[in-house]
Amino acid sequence: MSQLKIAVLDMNNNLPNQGMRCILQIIRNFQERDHVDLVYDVFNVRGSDELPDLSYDVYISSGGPGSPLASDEAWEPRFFQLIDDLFDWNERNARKKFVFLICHSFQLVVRHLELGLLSKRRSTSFGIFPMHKEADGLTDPMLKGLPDPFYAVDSRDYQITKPNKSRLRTFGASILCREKIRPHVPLDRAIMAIRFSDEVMGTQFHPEADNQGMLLHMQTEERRKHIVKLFGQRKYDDMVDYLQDPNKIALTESVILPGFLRRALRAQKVTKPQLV
Ligand SMILES: NC(=O)CC[C@H](N)C(=O)O
Repeated sequence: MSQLKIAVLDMNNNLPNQGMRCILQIIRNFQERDHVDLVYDVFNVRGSDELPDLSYDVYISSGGPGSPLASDEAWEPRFFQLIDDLFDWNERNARKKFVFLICHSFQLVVRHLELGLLSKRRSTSFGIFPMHKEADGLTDPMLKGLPDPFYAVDSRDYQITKPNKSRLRTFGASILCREKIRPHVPLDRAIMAIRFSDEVMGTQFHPEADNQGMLLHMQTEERRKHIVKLFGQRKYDDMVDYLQDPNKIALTESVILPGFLRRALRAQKVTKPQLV
């Protein structure tokens, strides 16, 4: 079995974050626990205009701060070109490339492919929330092993709503889950995960988030005040409790990205070039 090559696209624009530590930890755990021969490289996409070429087997593109709306930054067309090239590669080659898009990256790609409406929310969403599976999400391998609803970390100012059904159909993409049902709020429920193809998927929430990082975040005065103001002290205390519950964030963290990496590895094994 040849080495599995993983590209990690850091979309944090040089700002401090928990996401990169979590993504790299999941990759290292996969390497150690599953005894996988792998290498990974990190690309500082927004901060240094670095992008990987097509020599990797797996691409994980992180979340990040700021606006995902169209910009004139140099990395942006290069990032979309890479995404187009990866889809194109998968159309034409037996050995597929696997792609996972997190939060900011997910928003960018949904905008690029015109699969839904990207807009700014009325207020920031930050906390641990239930994710409700759609029909396609009930059977999808990405969410297999998670209950309905399952819990995940959300941290964003933007959202994807109004799925473009005909584009989704043409593309062969499906919506896997949406944000919580709010019977008294007359707002669209945001799309929280999409399968773009057998190999390409993305989430609006943070599947990499771990209890440690989230606890650090939640305990900053600004975050605590934000959650208490929006949802009340009780909800804040519930969220802190979720961080000690193995069936909430820790479960999501242990199922989605590790499962994605395992499926990517399995696919490479099946299509490995035969030595004669
Ligand atoms: N955590 C993220 O990746 C956030 C994505 C985007 N910057 C937003 O605010 O919606």
